Amino acid sequence: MRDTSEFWPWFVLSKPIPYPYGMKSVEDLRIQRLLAEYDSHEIDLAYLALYQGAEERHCAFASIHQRLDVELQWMNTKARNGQSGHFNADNSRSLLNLIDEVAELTRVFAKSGVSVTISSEYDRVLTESKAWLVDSGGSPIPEGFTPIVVEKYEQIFSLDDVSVKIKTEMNSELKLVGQGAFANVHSFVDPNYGIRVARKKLRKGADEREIQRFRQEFDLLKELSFPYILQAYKFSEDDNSYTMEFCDQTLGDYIGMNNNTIKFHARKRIALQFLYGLNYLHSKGHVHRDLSYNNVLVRVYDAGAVIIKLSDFGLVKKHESEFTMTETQLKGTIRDPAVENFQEFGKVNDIYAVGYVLSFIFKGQKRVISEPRAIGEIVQKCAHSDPSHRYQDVLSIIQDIENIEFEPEGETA
Ligand SMILES: Nc1ncnc2c1ncn2[C@@H]1O[C@H](COP(=O)(O)OP(=O)(O)OP(=O)(O)O)[C@@H](O)[C@H]1O
Repeated sequence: MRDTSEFWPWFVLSKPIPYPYGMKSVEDLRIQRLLAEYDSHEIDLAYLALYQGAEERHCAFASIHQRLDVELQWMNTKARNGQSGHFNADNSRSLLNLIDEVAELTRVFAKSGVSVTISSEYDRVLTESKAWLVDSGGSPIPEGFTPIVVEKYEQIFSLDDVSVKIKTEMNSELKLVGQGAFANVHSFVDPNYGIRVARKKLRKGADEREIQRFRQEFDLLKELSFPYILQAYKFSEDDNSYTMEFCDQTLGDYIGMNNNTIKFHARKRIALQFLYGLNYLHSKGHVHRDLSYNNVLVRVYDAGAVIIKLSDFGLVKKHESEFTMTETQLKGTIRDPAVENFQEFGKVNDIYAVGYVLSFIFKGQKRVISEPRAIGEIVQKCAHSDPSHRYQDVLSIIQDIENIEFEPEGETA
């Protein structure tokens, strides 16, 4: 091996550098093609050594770096110590081409999610020299432009990721976790992260309107961002399904299974989380229209900690919803007798169902409890047959629940 501390003359390497990855995407092929152009370049071993860690890309970076140094070193001799000078025609053209090469390399790498950074001194020189370089008859080096610090011993290019590639070709086993009127819900482990996610898929044979409603359900969930509202991830047009965060149980199952052991303060926290979620939904101008024990989901953590997630937004009425124009038929699990026309459903009608859900959370009862204590009064006010006697907004219920200090366990399921 030759002494690499010596700058000239070059040592020529012949090097078909292998491309080690199973590159597939258009972006990868583009990079591959661009890098292949550098395989035939004559590159000094000293420059190649600088970029050895950069896999198959090292020829491209080493070649550009080396040729830049030739031009910049020459520029230093043509305009010594900051004097103005004349940069020869060939060198001007060569430097202009190098500037284009750097720009092209940067663009192609960026498309593949990799950002190419050039050292600040080289960046300065290339950026500023574009202002005075001309491609015929030589260029005037302006006064004060030199001396340029020519870097022969350190990389001037570095790479950083600007995005990640997500593997999509792995299969994961589906487990059925729930069935609704329109859709089946499965869970699976996302192989990229090892995290269980849920997938809701519209049943086969759904008509255009149902598909549109399903899409609207996803769009709405996606638009909402709140700890007590189920988070949606991605819609697949191919099979009308979408992924979302996975919850361990419905509120119905959770309370049903643990009713004898859940303490009052844990019930109060669950109730408040449910109400915070609903209050957020209302604050966005939407009404849920299908609040029930099965449309409130529970994420269960260690030591009995739980987080409530409001779900099933299939019947949500958005402020500006087109669907409500023709929708008059009554739907939903817990039906407010005061609603005659589903189209006119408002916040106060959601509050009717809140009475039932709160009864269930505090007492495990799927009816409005009648006992006169604080919880009883709150749920009866929510589910009052006359909407004008109900709470008119969720915040007022939150306030009353927050004020209950302790209520001994009464009726249980
Ligand atoms: N993210 C989730 N994680 C775990 N289970 C879920 C999830 N989403 C839904 N489920 C389960 O699937 C069931 C049906 O889901 P969902 O209520 O969203 O479907 P639907 O067809 O819209 O139902 P509905 O008949 O109430 O309109 C739920 O009751 C619940 O048991």
